[in-house]
Parts: sequence; structure tokens; C-alpha cells
Amino acid sequence: MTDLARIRNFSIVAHIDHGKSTLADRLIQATGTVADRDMKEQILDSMDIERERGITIKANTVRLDYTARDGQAYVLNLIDTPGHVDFAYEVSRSMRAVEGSLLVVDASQGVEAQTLANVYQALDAGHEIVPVLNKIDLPAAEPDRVKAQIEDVIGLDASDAVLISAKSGLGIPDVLEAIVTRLPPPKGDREAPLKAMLVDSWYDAYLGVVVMIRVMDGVIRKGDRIRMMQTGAVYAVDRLAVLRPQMVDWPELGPGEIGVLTASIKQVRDTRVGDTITHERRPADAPLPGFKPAQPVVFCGLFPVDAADFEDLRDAIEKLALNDASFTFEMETSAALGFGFRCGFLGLLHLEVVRDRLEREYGLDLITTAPSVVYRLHMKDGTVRDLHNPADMPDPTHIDHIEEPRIKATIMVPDEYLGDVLKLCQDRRGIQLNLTYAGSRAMVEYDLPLNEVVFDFYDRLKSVTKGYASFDYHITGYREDRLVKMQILVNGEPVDALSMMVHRDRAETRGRAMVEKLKELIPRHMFQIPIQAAIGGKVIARETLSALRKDVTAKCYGGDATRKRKLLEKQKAGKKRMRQFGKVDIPQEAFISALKMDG
Ligand SMILES: Nc1nc2c(ncn2[C@@H]2O[C@H](COP(=O)(O)OP(=O)(O)OP(=O)(O)O)[C@@H](O)[C@H]2O)c(=O)[nH]1
Repeated sequence: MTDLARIRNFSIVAHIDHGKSTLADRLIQATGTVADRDMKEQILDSMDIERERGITIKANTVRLDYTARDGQAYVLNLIDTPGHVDFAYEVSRSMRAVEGSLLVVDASQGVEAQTLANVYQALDAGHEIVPVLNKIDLPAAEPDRVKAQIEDVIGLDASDAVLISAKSGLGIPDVLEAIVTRLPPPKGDREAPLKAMLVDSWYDAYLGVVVMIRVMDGVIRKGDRIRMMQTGAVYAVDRLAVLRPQMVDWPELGPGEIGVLTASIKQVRDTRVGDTITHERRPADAPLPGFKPAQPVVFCGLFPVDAADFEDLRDAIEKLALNDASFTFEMETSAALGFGFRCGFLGLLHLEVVRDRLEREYGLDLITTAPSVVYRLHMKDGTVRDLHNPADMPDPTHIDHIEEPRIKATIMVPDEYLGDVLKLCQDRRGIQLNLTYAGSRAMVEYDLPLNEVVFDFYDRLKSVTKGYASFDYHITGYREDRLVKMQILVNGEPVDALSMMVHRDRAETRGRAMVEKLKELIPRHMFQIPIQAAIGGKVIARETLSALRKDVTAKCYGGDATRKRKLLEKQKAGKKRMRQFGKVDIPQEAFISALKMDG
């Protein structure tokens, strides 16, 4: 049994790359939670993809034992949270499970857009916040300037900020002390009926569904029969454990404690994040205030390059979904691509991560169709429909008007790049809402259509600002605009997977850019191929790909048979990643590349 006054639960909030994972590593090490010989970098980022991309996707947790300078032993529960905009929802739910946050700011960079977004979430959750200035080992570190910035921009007292270098370990003991002395202990009643929050759940190949909980009131033990208050499902707790960061069996978890349980739950979908867990016998009268479920905002089709792989794709998607309840899918058929799935994601990064995992972990070759946001169609008969896929667009004569989702974007950028950022936002149909300065950094807020952002806005922003801009957004609502469906015809055949919704005034420019791109991406065939963009029946742009006989063995004169065979095999492998549309082979990259808008 752990005394409430000796528990501290906290998360670390930071802009991406400001050193959150490195700090977590140091805290784990300094408290001796993981033996030095077992320590590896970014120990909490367990998924391969997380390691490779250096981003934290799933929230992770670790329980640390710490003997403070007052001689008392404390239990510190750290919940690591993702830093990227797409995963803001994961940040918000793990915030509700803890009482305080370390706000990590890179002392050489200062406050960034996600610093702001994340710290506001922490403040919303009622957290006590300890500012930590990291990377003070860097010559470019300016702790005083960054302290002033935290006070100006966030309105948080930073005079007692802890100065550290997570890399060298400097200041880590002060962080541990600050957690104990400056963050509040949790509250809760051990005698009350059990109330535990379902913070997260994931699928483990050996253990099945693992559920992470934060106990608010009461005590949970192995063998207890528990009820999920929202779904009503009843389970017996098979195993109760804490994370260090691997699972260590634990006899009981009382108020303020964080741990995991397994209970023969079949699918992650059976566990609803935000649900309240109570005892079947002596239930709590009311659940904890629930969270809103994550809503997918970006949709795209995923099709196997080789139609014979459809069942493998279904299998892989179902397995992946076991572990990621925020990703949705349903079967889709396309005239050109055959059977596949229409999938919903929290954002573009989420889409890329899922697609990468399908390709890498399950060895599938996939075609990803143009990502689309959800449009709202107001029909002439007064009904309203959601359009997830431009291919499903009904006859426009039945539509009264179309609304699209809008976002409020916050961008922070050194002022020398401000002009380029404003131009980019303007080009994407943005409306400037606000422009302020914090030192030599500008903070600009824009109202933008989400569909102009989902594709490559972030890439463009990074490139026009040489990586110095930071960006965050949230959806504000729907607004009417003049939107039309643009189709692409290759050799006279419409390619559904390339159709997209565009603003009427931009259709010509987009259509022109698309057909020019496609002309470069589609290899020449033995006949001429017209590539057209059209709205309704009207062609608005056209290119023609001239005919060519492509003989890869032509350059192998002489009788080197092995070389000839190698080339033919190479060509065959190249073919695998193409898809036939009528008589035309379209390479897989075309579906993504054609949609990227340059400048
Ligand atoms: N010089 C210096 N570099 C640091 C320090 N702390 C972290 N870094 C480096 O900064 C980079 C980002 O650190 P991470 O800990 O991965 O950052 P993060 O905030 O966890 O990033 P995400 O998990 O992607 O959100 C890494 O290359 C670290 O080695 C520090 O104190 N000094």
C-alpha cells in the first residue's frame, strides 16, 4: 500500500525534439529503475517505427522509486506523451490521469507551437506545472531569454525553472526534487467503491489486451471481477502489474496509483479509453466524466498492388486495429483498384505511420489514394450527408451546397521567414486571424481549410522556413465554399483513386499541375496516352504522353544472358508496384506524388 502523500503522477510536455524522451531516459536511469546495462536510448519508445522516426506515438508509462532529500521514499509515475499534432488526443487523455507536468523547453530554441498547445492541455487538466529548460549545454542556449518568453507567451512564472542538460545528466537530481516538492500528491479515498480510469489499452501478442488504469478511489486486486461502466462488460482481472517499464506483477493498486491489468479481453475495441472501471459487486454510483472519442479526420483508400493480397491486407488491418482504436476502416471497391479499404486517421502522420507499418511489418505493397477530409453535403431535399470519399460524390445537381472542415492553425516562425509563411497560408486559402511577436519570433494564427493542410502543408512549411517554423492546429468547424469534384482521366478512363475535391477557383491550376505531374510519373507505353483533368464532363487540363517502345534489353548487346535476365527481372519487379488502368500501368508513387503541390 502506497501512502497518497508519497505518490507523484506527472507527464512531460514539450515541443517535438526538445528532449522529452531523453529526459525520461535520465529519470529512469537516475532512479535506478533500469539497470545501466539494460539501458538503451529512448527506452519508452518501444515500437520500431517510433525509434526510426524518433517520434513518440503511444503514450507510455513508467513507475519510479525515488528517495528524496527529505529522506522519504516516493513513487513517481511518469506518463510519456506524444508530441505530434496528430496525437493531441492521446496527450489529452493521459493528462487526465496525472496531477502535474514538467514543461520541457529547449533553451536554445524557446517556446514553439506544440509547447503552447500541450501546455494549454496540461492547464486545462488542472495541472501544476514545473518549467524545465533543457539543452543548457548548447552554446546557443539562452535560459534567461527563454524564461522571459515562457512568462510572456504562456503566462507561467518561470523564475524557478529547472536548468538541465538531459544529454549530459546535468540538473537531473533537481528535476526529481522539483517533482516531489512542487507537484501535488493525488487525492482519493481507499474505502470508497472502486473507480479507475481506463487511460490506454494495447494488444500484446503474448498477453492479449493490456489495459492501463489510473485508480481514483478504492483498491483493485488480482482476481477481482470488474465492470466497464460505459460498455457494461464484466471481466475477471487475470493479472495486475506496474510498468518499470516492463510489466512487474503487483498485488494491488490503490488511489493515485497507475498500473496495467489483463482480463481475457479479446480486442482493444472492447476497451473504451476514458471508460470507468469499477467492481461488479460494489460498483461506484457514477462514472468519471468521460472523454470524447478520437474522431478520424483524414480518410484514404488502401489497396493491395497485387489484388491477390487482399486477404492478407484485411488480416493485417484487423491486427493493426486491435492495437489502435483511433484508426477506422471499412471495405471499399474501386473500379480501377479492385478491393481495398477506406481508412480513417487522426491526421497525416497517423496515416503514414499506419501505411508504413502495413508495408513493413506485414510485407504488403500498397496503393494509397489521395487523402480526403470529410465534406458535408447539404442536399436539395434538405438532408445532410458526410462525404468521406470524392469517388462517392452524388450528382451535383442534387446538391444545394457543400461545407468543408476549417482549422485554426498556430505557426511560430523567426521573422525572416514570416513573408514566406504568410504567402503559403494565403495560397492555401487561409484567412489571417492574428499576428504577434515574442522577441524575434512571430506567432501567426490562420483560419485554413483542412483539405489544404492535410496533404503536404507541413512539408512545405518546413521547407520554406528551413525547418524553423513550428505548427499546431485544431478543427474549428465547417464552412460553406465553392467546392467541386475534379476527375482525372488516363487514356479516356476516369481513375477514381485520383479524383479529389477542389475549390472552383483553383481547379484549373490544380488540374494543370496534376496532369503535368502524371505525365512525368507514368512511364511511356507503346501507344499515346492522353491525361486529362475534368469537372463534370468538362476537360480543364490536358497533357499527352507520347508512345514509346520500352525495350530494357536493348542496351545489352552481346550475349550476356545473366545480365539480360537480371534486367528483365528488375523490370518485372518494377511492374509489381504498378497498377493497370485499362491498358495503362500507373506506378504506385503517382497516387501520392501527383497530389503534392509545389509552391
Ligand atoms: N545538446 C543536447 N541535446 C539534447 C539534450 N536533450 C536531448 N537532446 C537531443 O535532442 C534530440 C531530441 O531529443 P528527444 O529526447 O528525442 O526529443 P523528444 O522531445 O522526446 O522528441 P519526440 O519524442 O520526437 O517528441 C535528440 O537528438 C537528443 O539527443 C540536451 O540536453 N543537450
